[in-house]
Amino acid sequence: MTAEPPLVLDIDGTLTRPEGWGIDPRVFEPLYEWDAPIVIATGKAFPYPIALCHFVGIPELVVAENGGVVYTGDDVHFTADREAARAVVEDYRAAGYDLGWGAADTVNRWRETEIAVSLEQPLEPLREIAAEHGLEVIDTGYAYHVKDTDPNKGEGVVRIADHVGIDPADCVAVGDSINDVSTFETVGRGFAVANADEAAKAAADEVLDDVHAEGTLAVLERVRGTT
Ligand SMILES: O=C(O)COP(=O)(O)O
Ligand SMILES: [Mg+2]
Repeated sequence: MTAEPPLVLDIDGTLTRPEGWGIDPRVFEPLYEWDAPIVIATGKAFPYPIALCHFVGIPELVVAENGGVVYTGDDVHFTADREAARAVVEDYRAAGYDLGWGAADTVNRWRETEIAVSLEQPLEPLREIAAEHGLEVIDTGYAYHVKDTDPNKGEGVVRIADHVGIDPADCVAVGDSINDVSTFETVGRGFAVANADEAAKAAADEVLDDVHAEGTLAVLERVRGTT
């Protein structure tokens, strides 16, 4: 019997420093020592959460690209098709816009099922073009994501939970944005950090007083040893 509940953690806005970017180094030790599975569920491309698990020193259990890529520790599942997102990029570029990440575009370089656009780029034409291709655009506060409407983080969490033998109802999640709503609807207890957007706050069981990783650290303190 574990003394700690499994965790589902978002990255940007949730494990970040109070300034809003960069992983807060204070999360490394408690995550390394956590004695239950930790799922990193993010909108970022697959290599980012894998690298985070690798450098923290925890097993790789990952939902990436807002649910488009799911890694159970044994198998990688792709639950969305990138072709429509690619077509949106082509049309957006043809209309004179840019994704906004520069030529090397390390934000999308390893992305396999969706596309992320910088918040500095115009949203309305992006939404219109996405809709023409049957896709949606979500704003995480860190990027606009052009994605299939079907996959989401919550479904990815269920797939991983099945595989590793945990019950999503036993999981504690922390998140900050609209892409965490499906996670909150899936797990037993969902916490929104104080910097969370309205959608995340409304879907969470509780809104924390602290921002970013300080909120997450407060949750870890609180739920440690409670299972
Ligand atoms: O990729 C983003 O825009 C946000 O990433 P997150 O889901 O880890 O917060
Ligand atoms: Mg986030």
